Amino acid sequence: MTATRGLEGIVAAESKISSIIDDTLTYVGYNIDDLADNASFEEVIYLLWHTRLPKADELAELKQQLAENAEIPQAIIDQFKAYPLNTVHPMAALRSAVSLLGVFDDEADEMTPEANYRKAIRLQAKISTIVTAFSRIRKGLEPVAPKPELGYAANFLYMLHGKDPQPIEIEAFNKALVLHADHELNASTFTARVCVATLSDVYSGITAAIGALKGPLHGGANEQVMKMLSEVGSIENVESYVQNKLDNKEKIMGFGHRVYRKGDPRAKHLRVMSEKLTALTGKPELYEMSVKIHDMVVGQKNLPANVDFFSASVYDSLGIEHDLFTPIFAVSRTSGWLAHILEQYANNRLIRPRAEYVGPGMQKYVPVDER
Ligand SMILES: CC(=O)SCCNC(=O)CCNC(=O)[C@H](O)C(C)(C)COP(=O)(O)OP(=O)(O)OC[C@H]1O[C@@H](n2cnc3c(N)ncnc32)[C@H](O)[C@@H]1OP(=O)(O)O
Ligand SMILES: O=C([O-])CC(=O)C(=O)O
Repeated sequence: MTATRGLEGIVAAESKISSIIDDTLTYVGYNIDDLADNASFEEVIYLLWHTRLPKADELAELKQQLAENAEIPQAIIDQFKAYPLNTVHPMAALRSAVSLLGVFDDEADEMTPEANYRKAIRLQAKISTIVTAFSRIRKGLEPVAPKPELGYAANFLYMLHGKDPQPIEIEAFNKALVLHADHELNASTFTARVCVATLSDVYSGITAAIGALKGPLHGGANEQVMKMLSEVGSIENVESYVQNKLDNKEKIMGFGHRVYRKGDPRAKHLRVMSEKLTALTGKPELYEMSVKIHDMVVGQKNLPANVDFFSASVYDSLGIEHDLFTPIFAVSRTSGWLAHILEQYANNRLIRPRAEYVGPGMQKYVPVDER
């Protein structure tokens, strides 16, 4: 038995949800470029959960279900108020809140496909409210109730900022949600599938996935990209900052990918949005710095930008706090996690690989006072 480091190249599941072949990403056979330009996030949710696009009445029904289920238990709001709000990371708050949602769902352990689908709706509806409520509570503001007539992307921005978003903001945020929704067997999705393959419940699966997404090698990279842009500060500093990191063999966040080699097809959409939004908000330098960093990393390391790189300046331009970037990734990826969880339940087998043992050979137990 020989271990494959990081399970690279190991095919660990069959899936009908998304595929990455030759650097092309598709959701159920639809090219991500097509979906990014045309689809609403709600259509993508339906696509991932049903493996087909919804008809108009099905889409209307899903939107209504999401709107009707957006409210969160008061206990979560009370918990947030009791947290050490100056120090707690919103991903930790989100992880705990999703776990708590399970405590308050009397169907949590009901394992029929119908009950699991109802939980998927509830989770997708509530996760947006959780993230926005947390952001407001830590600023000493009351959470804003969602407006049922707004779509998912618009509602998120409305609940976050307490005012109606502009059409360009809705377009950018919807695109970001579409682009982040699913990505085959990435670390957090694999985590969710491993968890529920024990026949544990949906809330446990999503809580586990949030924990995996939080790390800076995965979803946490988008916040780190913004930290880097803030540290760089101006276009003049890019060269020395990046060169220093490259010379010291430090990783540049937002670059590289386990699966893509030539490039991440989602990055170009975020790059276009970043250019548009930074110009509109009067911060074009943020985009220009990003491009300069990009050109240096590609030029010297031949490492293309991943989805996290240009999303940072997009979210910053939407007035979003930097530590909410990864929770927003989770809001979108919840749709993919849920699709994979439902797919796992539908054809389940326990996921249990082996380890190559590299420790000492057989040893004889020695009583503690003789060691
Ligand atoms: C949504 C997502 O999760 S997308 C990924 C988000 N994560 C990041 O942006 C963090 C930065 N990137 C990385 O750490 C990596 O590229 C990962 C984690 C995404 C992929 O990791 P792996 O496939 O395991 O590649 P690994 O880390 O082994 O890197 C291979 C080589 O490229 C280098 N490399 C990879 N990414 C980077 C980077 N961002 N900056 C500098 N060098 C890098 C490594 O140092 C390594 O070099 P070496 O062979 O000389 O030691
Ligand atoms: O697929 C991966 O390894 C990382 C990921 O989630 C993504 O790129 O969206």
